[in-house]
Amino acid sequence: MKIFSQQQLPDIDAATIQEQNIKSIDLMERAAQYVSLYLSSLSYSRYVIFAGPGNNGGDALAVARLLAAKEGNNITAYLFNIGKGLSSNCEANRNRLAECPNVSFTEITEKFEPPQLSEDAVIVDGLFGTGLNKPLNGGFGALVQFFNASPAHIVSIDMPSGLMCENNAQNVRNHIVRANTTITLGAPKIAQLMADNHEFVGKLIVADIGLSDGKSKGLDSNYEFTDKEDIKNIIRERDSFGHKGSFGHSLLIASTYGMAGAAILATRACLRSGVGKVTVRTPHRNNNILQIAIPEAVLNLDSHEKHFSSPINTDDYNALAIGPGLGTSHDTAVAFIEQVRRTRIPLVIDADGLNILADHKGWIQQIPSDTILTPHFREMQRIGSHCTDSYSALTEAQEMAVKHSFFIILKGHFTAICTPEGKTFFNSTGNSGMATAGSGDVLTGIICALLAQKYTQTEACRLGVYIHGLAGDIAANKLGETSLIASDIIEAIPEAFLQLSAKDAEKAPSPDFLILK
Ligand SMILES: NC(=O)C1=CN([C@@H]2O[C@H](COP(=O)(O)OP(=O)(O)OC[C@H]3O[C@@H](n4cnc5c(N)ncnc54)[C@H](OP(=O)(O)O)[C@@H]3O)[C@@H](O)[C@H]2O)[C@@H](O)CC1
Ligand SMILES: Nc1ncnc2c1ncn2[C@@H]1O[C@H](COP(=O)(O)OP(=O)(O)O)[C@@H](O)[C@H]1O
Ligand SMILES: [K+]
Repeated sequence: MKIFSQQQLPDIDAATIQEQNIKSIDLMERAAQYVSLYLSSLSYSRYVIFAGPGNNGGDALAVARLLAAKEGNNITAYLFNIGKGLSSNCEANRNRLAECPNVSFTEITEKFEPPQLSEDAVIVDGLFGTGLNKPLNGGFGALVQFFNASPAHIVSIDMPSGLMCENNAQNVRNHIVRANTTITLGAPKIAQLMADNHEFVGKLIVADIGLSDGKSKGLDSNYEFTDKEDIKNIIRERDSFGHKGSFGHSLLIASTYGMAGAAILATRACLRSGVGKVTVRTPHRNNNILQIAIPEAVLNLDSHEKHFSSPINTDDYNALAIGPGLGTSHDTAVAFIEQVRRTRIPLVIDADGLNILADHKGWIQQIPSDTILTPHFREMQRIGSHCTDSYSALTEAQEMAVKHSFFIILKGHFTAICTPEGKTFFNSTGNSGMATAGSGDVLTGIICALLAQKYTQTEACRLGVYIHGLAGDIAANKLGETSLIASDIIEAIPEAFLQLSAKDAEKAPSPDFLILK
């Protein structure tokens, strides 16, 4: 699913209207139908609707009318018409609502007497949506504070009012609605996917209101939201005549002595992700624990007892992942950069590999192009130079990916994959149970396995991140998020692959045919 920028949204609106030969108010009605359907499914009967002067307000007034048509609903609606007037569709919906007998409707042109809001009410926030052009202040700022202080349940239409679609660094956080749920229209907006806006967005629901994909107007976007269909198009069937050589050989360089778990988790995840063979280079003293823990892995022991100290030739391997539990000692850092500099196979750098780069920022120039880096927010702050919030971390990751030709996987709730071409793919799977030690090592192992099977970097990142999150979701469904540990994600990888590659078994057309296998 493509995600369009704030500037592009009116064009998508226009394309939809043209392609489907409808009026813009019909599209508004469609949006309102989805929102009212959702609201009716909640166990509340009192709805207090707040409409602004633009089309977000128009949506809200249409929602008020649709809710009022259902028996037993107690509807109060306020329209704030205190500035330069209403948008034409907002005005049309005001007129339609004014004819509705069972709604208590007030148009505010000057003074507003706030109603009593108790916890049995739903505030429907239709003040501002994607047309917000500066932070809220004055009366609207105060109104938002009134919402946020009330015990009522808040549902925002399209955007929590006050939140800008993309960059909120200069916003006034006290003047942004803190919704319990946001029903966004068509596709998510970038700001809704940023961790530090979760407190405003609440639960995010996307209503598919049948918007155009922009093709007819030649509109393209650098942002995409990866869903199951995209992944099904990436995932390949296994060659039934394949042998372990044809499924690739992954090399993992991981773990100091005392951090063997990182290597174990990454290796197990790698083995569960379809690769033919995995070799782990690790310090001598990790020998016994790794041999016992993962009999399927081949070990390549570093001569140093306790840490990675010397690089190896990678000619016999198809992909390398380096960094989990690696340590950052001087000796290891020197071996790391030598290893990375001489590597010509697809490469993933994670965890302490990123910390080494943070300690030696000049080395970033020496990383081969097409390398995959997997920082979480803090690691991005360390390897970057100016990120202070989620959005600036995203833009810095995007700039770095383009400048150095890297693939940067910025990990989080909606993990973002930034490519050298300037594209960003947001992931749609995963849960907070995955915020547990070792979960990142699992992701690294999965991606290394996919690269060794000759998935391109873009495919390996998208598929790997999706499978990792899906495995986390499957594990959380069985065990709950609270108790989830990284090993549970690995246990669920097979089920994740099964769900994605499940094809209808081919049926013989008649008993005269025998399908061998
Ligand atoms: N995309 C779609 O497909 C569909 C979109 N739809 C809906 O349309 C919504 C977008 O509508 P929109 O463009 O009319 O903008 P909206 O958010 O109502 O605000 C504009 C008004 O706010 C004002 N204003 C702005 N900032 C302000 C501030 N800081 N403080 C005070 N005022 C401020 C601004 O005034 P101005 O600054 O321009 O004078 C103008 O009056 C979208 O979110 C969705 O709900 C659906 O109906 C159908 C499908
Ligand atoms: N709240 C969350 N929702 C979805 N995914 C999450 C959440 N928290 C963490 N994850 C995922 O779990 C992984 C954690 O990786 P990382 O922070 O590197 O862990 P570690 O260093 O402990 O191995 C990332 O892939 C991240 O996207
Ligand atoms: K809103």
